[in-house]
Amino acid sequence: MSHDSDNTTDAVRLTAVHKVYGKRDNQVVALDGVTTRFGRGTFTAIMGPSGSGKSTLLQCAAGLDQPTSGSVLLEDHELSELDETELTKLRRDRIGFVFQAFNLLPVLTVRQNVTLPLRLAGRKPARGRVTSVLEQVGLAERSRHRPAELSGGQQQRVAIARALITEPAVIFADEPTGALDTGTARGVLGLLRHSARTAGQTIVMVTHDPVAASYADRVVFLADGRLVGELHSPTAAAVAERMTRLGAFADDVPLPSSATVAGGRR
Ligand SMILES: Nc1ncnc2c1ncn2[C@@H]1O[C@H](COP(=O)(O)OP(=O)(O)OP(=O)(O)O)[C@@H](O)[C@H]1O
Repeated sequence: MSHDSDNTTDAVRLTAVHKVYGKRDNQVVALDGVTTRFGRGTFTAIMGPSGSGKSTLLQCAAGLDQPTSGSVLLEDHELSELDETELTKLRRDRIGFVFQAFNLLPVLTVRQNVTLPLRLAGRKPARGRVTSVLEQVGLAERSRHRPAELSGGQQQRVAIARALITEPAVIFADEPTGALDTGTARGVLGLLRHSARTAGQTIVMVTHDPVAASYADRVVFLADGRLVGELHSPTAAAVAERMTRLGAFADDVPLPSSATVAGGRR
């Protein structure tokens, strides 16, 4: 692995990323030239109206989907240059995922679900480490339970523990609190912020919720596949105001005139 000196503060860097879905007469431009970076140990929220390309951005940054053009650098690895085996290894070793659907295996206990990524990588889970991660997410008492015996918030915390166990450099989260009540959501967001602050992990989170976004160090706003602004040390009110201006919260607010309609749903 090469370490260019000017890359060392970036965990992920996207340059001119385009993503076009579909064929000729049925094309949807989901990402229209996105350039941004996610610094190591930072917590970034990605926001924008429905269909603006948030999930596509996350999928491309995480190497789960391939941009049509442009570059994604994850810890100095140019993702387009990796073959499927190398990409799988990078995702397994360096990336954690937290999605709204928790994707827990119902037949496994909490502890077994959490240690699964390690076992898939052929690594032996250190006993103390598993317990400490379960304690961190407040589920040490539930380690022998199965997912069906837990609440939605507890299941999401298992999914976060599973993402943390491999100590990934970057955690990508898509609406991680979408299914949770306010109090549980706060716990989950606090946990994500804590892992950025203390473990130096880089968190990139898609959300619709200005309060969730206010836990991040930075919010980047997308509209029609383009970055249209960002806020640092955001407050929920400032985020909500920006989202309203982007037309995300009201159908009668027009899109900014600079935004091109990328086609597809709206
Ligand atoms: N597999 C696909 N095939 C065709 N078009 C797609 C595909 N995935 C996404 N799109 C389109 O790309 C655009 C961006 O979608 P994306 O899911 O990234 O938006 P989003 O901002 O995450 O939306 P939401 O907030 O509604 O989840 C949309 O117009 C969507 O319809």
